[in-house]
Amino acid sequence: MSVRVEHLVRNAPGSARRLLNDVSLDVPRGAFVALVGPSGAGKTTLLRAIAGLDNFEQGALLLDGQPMGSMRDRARKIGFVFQNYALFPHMTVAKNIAFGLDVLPRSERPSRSAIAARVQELLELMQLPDAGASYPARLSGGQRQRVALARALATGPGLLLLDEPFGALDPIVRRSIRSWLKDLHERLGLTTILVTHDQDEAVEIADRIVVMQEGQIVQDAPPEDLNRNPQTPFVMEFLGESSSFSGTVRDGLMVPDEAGILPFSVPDTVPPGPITAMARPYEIQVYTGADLLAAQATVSLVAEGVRNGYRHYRAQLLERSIPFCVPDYTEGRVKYQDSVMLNISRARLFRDGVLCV
Ligand SMILES: Nc1ncnc2c1ncn2[C@@H]1O[C@H](COP(=O)(O)OP(=O)(O)OP(=O)(O)O)[C@@H](O)[C@H]1O
Repeated sequence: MSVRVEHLVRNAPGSARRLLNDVSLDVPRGAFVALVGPSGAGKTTLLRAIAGLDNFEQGALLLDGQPMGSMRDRARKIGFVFQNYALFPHMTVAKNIAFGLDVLPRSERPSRSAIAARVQELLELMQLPDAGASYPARLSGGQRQRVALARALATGPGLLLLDEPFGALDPIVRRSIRSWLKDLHERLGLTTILVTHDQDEAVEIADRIVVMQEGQIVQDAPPEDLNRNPQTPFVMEFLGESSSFSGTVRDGLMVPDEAGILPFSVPDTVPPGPITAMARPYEIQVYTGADLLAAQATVSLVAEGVRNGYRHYRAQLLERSIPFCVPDYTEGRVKYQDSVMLNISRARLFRDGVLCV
């Protein structure tokens, strides 16, 4: 099922405060989109609007090119899973999964044997083939979320809306459920929209990441584009640790304001003038060349240990410390010493808050 959101505006009930402010989003059939953004950005509000759970003041919402039908129609076509999705504790896993089918009007309800077969099919798909007779209390958190997913999929929806479904799970279970979900999405030909706070999860699982801030979409792009070309400093910061350096572009060089950082060349297309450069820790190195006699600042290094194959450090400048890292396999460690300079090997350049190259 495709989803098209056009200029959606939703105000907080009884007030003029905009929870969604002119949001447009196009999700083609079969896409896997992650909605990310800080707390309060409007992710859940957007997901609920797409599910038809809340009204909106302006704009349009089209599913498969059509305005939304009745609530009952939507309930069958859209599967929704929330964080800590409460399964019915007094019902077996099988009954929980069958719920959406059991409550259909008699004329639409499949036969008992067809429902049982569907439940078993979903249990197999969730890799829980023998869990049907168990009660939810007997399952682990990861298993419960898979049952919640099976319940959402029982009526064969074309659209799956997931609001932090793995938020409460431990990181190892979370990682394994992630690849399994991606596989499920592909096998069932679903269109999936996932709200997550976990940037790594979004990058790994989604083919598009939509970044929200204050009720608006600030960028909508494939993960690799987002990292390469974040449209604003906010997106750059939101996607991971970064440092920001103010300076001036002149004669094809970015000359940082701060002592202790080497000037670096910028593309010809960047006009001279004030600029902000942002770089990730792995894009910053220390420079200890012999020509450093002229170094205006001393930089002392504070090692921070190894994470994800990188050895992490902080370099102390005059007024702040800058995180940087080097691959753990590099020969020789960065030495603790004064009189080094920071070398920025790659940076995104922003002028007036917007990416300029
Ligand atoms: N029914 C409501 N009445 C008033 N304000 C609301 C209502 N629902 C949501 N809000 C406000 O709308 C804003 C967006 O909330 P929303 O839950 O969509 O954010 P979110 O991006 O999903 O955040 P989180 O990541 O914390 O879940 C918040 O400031 C929230 O307080």
